[in-house]
Amino acid sequence: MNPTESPRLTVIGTGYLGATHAICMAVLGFEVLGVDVDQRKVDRLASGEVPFFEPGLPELLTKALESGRLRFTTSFEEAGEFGDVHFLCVGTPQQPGSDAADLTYVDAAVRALAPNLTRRALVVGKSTVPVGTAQRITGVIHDLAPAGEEVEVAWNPEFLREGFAVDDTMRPDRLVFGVASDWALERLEAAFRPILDLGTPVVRTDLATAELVKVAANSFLATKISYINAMAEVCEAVGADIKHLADSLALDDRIGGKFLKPGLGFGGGCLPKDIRAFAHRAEELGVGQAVSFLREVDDINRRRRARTVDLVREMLGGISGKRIAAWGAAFKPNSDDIRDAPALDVARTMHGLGGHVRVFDPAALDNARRAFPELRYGDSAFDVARDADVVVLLTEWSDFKEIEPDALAQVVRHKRIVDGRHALDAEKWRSAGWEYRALGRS
Ligand SMILES: NC(=O)C1=CN([C@@H]2O[C@H](COP(=O)(O)OP(=O)(O)OC[C@H]3O[C@@H](n4cnc5c(N)ncnc54)[C@H](O)[C@@H]3O)[C@@H](O)[C@H]2O)C=CC1
Ligand SMILES: O=C(O)[C@H]1O[C@H](OP(=O)(O)OP(=O)(O)OC[C@H]2O[C@@H](n3ccc(=O)[nH]c3=O)[C@H](O)[C@@H]2O)[C@H](O)[C@@H](O)[C@@H]1O
Repeated sequence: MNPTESPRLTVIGTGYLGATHAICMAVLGFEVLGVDVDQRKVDRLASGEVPFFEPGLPELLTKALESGRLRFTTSFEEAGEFGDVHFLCVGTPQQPGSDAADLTYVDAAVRALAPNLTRRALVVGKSTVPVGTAQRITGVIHDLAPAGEEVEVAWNPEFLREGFAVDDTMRPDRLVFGVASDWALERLEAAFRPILDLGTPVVRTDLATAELVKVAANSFLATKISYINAMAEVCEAVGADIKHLADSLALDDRIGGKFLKPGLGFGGGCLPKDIRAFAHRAEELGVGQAVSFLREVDDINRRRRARTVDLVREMLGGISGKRIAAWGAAFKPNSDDIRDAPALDVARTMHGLGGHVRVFDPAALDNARRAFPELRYGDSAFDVARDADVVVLLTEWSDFKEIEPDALAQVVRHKRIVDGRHALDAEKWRSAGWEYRALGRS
């Protein structure tokens, strides 16, 4: 096949990243086969159901299935037969009891795919992995694939954000192509042609740099968040105002306001595990000191959760026996993802301290109920706030931000609110007679 011809794509692992990638690529005109070991997930996707909350994605799945260009399977034999370019999108979670990335799923996917690669093909890693993984799996593929060294490996790290996954996939800020040959670059360019045609900037680099770009980007974002939260700790000590401080920094173009929002800190399936895995990998490589600040970034972030519980305790004079409305469960708004969610961490700690905690989230309630059946849940923001001694905003959904203080005052026992995300207008709540508290604001 001519390397510039439009390739047939497989997407191995159809979770948040893989399902989004497969659906968007089919909408952009490619023939795509999604592959997963989870038969239930494959069946749901094939029947037109996106198994997670992502704005805009269900409509695109319908469109892609109707076009006939998107199918799903659990068969690696079919994947090897079908694909010219195979995208690896399986999970790389934190290993239990260690900071290292768990590469079990990457290795299993590679070992299942490779024996079915009987002709020239490109395997493209998109999962976030420790640097050196691409080189290692190249060796495994060359050993196991009938086509041997005709199969090449490339790395194309993914930067999409949950909640904006469609837009980030269709119109990314940049594409990073880690390749070992011109042929691999041409294949990748053919696989991203419609996105490249938008004028999207591309960085061509080697495999190791491409792997590193991803963890470097997430580390930078995490550092920015912990930086502003460290400033919040200092503000708390002197009665200064973190909101005014952050707004002032943001007005400097060199600093910028993005990822400078103080509050409860970062969570999710990526930033926390990625900075830990990066620190761990750097230590293995003998350059742990270079990124030892990431341990501090992690510690600052964890302290935010404890400090939020302290603020509720201070406000109520103790948590045991108090009725607490917890607004939010997802790790951020516009997502139903509860992986390492700061909101649920805080809710569970307050529950453990004897608080009568009731949780509501517009999208993540089912996931939260399944993961933490010991917590109590309600049907709406007002429902959980009924007779509450305090309302604690933990995830800044716009549904919560739009609530009027006077309306909420009708249902609570005491007009106290903790704004864990600096999402509310403090003046408005205070002038409506509420005791409003937020970390880093006097
Ligand atoms: N979720 C996100 O927003 C982003 C995730 N990433 C990275 O992408 C990777 C995937 O993350 P998510 O999609 O969030 O994970 P996920 O857990 O939602 O999805 C992983 C999928 O892989 C499947 N899988 C596991 N073993 C398999 C195998 N041997 N063969 C085929 N499929 C297999 C699972 O059944 C699951 O559907 C991770 O490395 C993550 O760090 C990167 C950028 C954005
Ligand atoms: O590797 C990944 O999976 C992805 O991780 C993050 O995306 P995501 O986890 O979807 O969410 P973000 O919008 O980055 O938010 C992460 C966390 O930081 C928190 N945050 C974000 C910004 C901010 O200013 N303050 C803050 O506390 C959010 O509440 C959330 O808990 C990155 O932004 C993506 O570029 C990357 O692809």
